[in-house]
Amino acid sequence: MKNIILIGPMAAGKTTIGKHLAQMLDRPFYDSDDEIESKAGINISWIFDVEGEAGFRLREEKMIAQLCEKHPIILSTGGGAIKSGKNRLLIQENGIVVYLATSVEKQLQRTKNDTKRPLLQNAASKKELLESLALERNPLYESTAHIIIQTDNHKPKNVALLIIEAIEEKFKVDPVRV
Ligand SMILES: Nc1ncnc2c1ncn2[C@@H]1O[C@H](COP(=O)(O)OP(=O)(O)O)[C@@H](O)[C@H]1O
Ligand SMILES: O=C(O)C1=C[C@@H](OP(=O)(O)O)[C@@H](O)[C@H](O)C1
Ligand SMILES: [Mg+2]
Repeated sequence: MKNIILIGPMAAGKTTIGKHLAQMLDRPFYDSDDEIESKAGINISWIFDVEGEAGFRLREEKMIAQLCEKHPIILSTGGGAIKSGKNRLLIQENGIVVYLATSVEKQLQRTKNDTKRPLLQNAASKKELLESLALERNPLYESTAHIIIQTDNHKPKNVALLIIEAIEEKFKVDPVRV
């Protein structure tokens, strides 16, 4: 059985929607950021502070490779996971990749009180940072994904249902069995 792997920018809802999806499909849920933190015993902000983004990306590559060995799971990745060509290939080979798309406006709303995303915390302008990440990364999300879901006008549970419907439609199979 195939994994379902969620990609997309910060605050697209990957972590939240992945949990709903796992519950609906009765599968184990993993979030690569949470797994990195529990394995390291330290949080992502600390990793960025001490090891820089490069150190975090190395840990992320290793964790995604480990998680891709598990089947069948729901895997939520971090927004920058698709920067790595190795990650892109691995997730495409090991699951149905779903891109949760959102707008910078929604990202700003949803991260207004956030303290856990170092890229945002360190930005002089959150809006400019998110816009430049979107320019750089949206083409990668698009080319990596098997399915793209626009999340902006839907509640998280509804997005999970849309994912199930899209899998049924595209693969002509019940997602419980896909
Ligand atoms: N479709 C949505 N509608 C409203 N709020 C959402 C939606 N998706 C996510 N959120 C909220 O946005 C915040 C970030 O969501 P999260 O799941 O952590 O995103 P990601 O893992 O993609 O960074 C959370 O507070 C979450 O409840
Ligand atoms: O976009 C990024 O580069 C990042 C996104 C975060 O995950 P979410 O997308 O779940 O916020 C987390 O992996 C880290 O802060 C870096
Ligand atoms: Mg997340």
